[in-house]
Amino acid sequence: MSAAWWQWVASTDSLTARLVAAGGERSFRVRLLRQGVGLPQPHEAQALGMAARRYAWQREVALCVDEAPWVVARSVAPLETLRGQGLERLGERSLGSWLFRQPDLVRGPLYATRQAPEFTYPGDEDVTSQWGRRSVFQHGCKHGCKHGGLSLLVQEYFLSTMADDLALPSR
Ligand SMILES: C=C(O[C@@H]1C=C(C(=O)O)C=C[C@H]1O)C(=O)O
Repeated sequence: MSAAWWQWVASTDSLTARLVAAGGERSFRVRLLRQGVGLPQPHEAQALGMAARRYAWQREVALCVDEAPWVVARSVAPLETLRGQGLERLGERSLGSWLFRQPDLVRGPLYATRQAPEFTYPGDEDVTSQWGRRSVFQHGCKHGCKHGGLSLLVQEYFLSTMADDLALPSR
């Protein structure tokens, strides 16, 4: 991975905040693509340590700068860890800005991938993913997570639009 991409892919603070900063004067917005309850992919259930065929809350968004998707993201959380968080009412507010306000937030290791997202997004015939990454966030784990606490798998894909607009190398 080039040093320029490493700055993005290996960052552990809020990606939303980084995109807002990188966009400068340009407008930033979260575009909600899909949100609801369903069965996670097997690799997602495994990353979350969920039993097979348990339902999860799923959310797919495009993080847009001047309306162009720069990053697309899919987040998955086991339904039983969501109680009372109100995440389903986030709408087009960034999940990241909520998440990084949680005082006891723990972020698991980041895994990078060259695989493309498995979900559709606006412009996906022309716009490709340069790098993807995933990590699991946890919060509210005061008792070693035995008594609930949120687990959230966040998968983010950095698109060629972002590479073009920021003059980043292809990989
Ligand atoms: C995890 C973050 O939140 C971002 C916002 C998301 C959303 O609103 O659904 C999803 C993934 C992230 O790209 C972040 O800002 O780092």
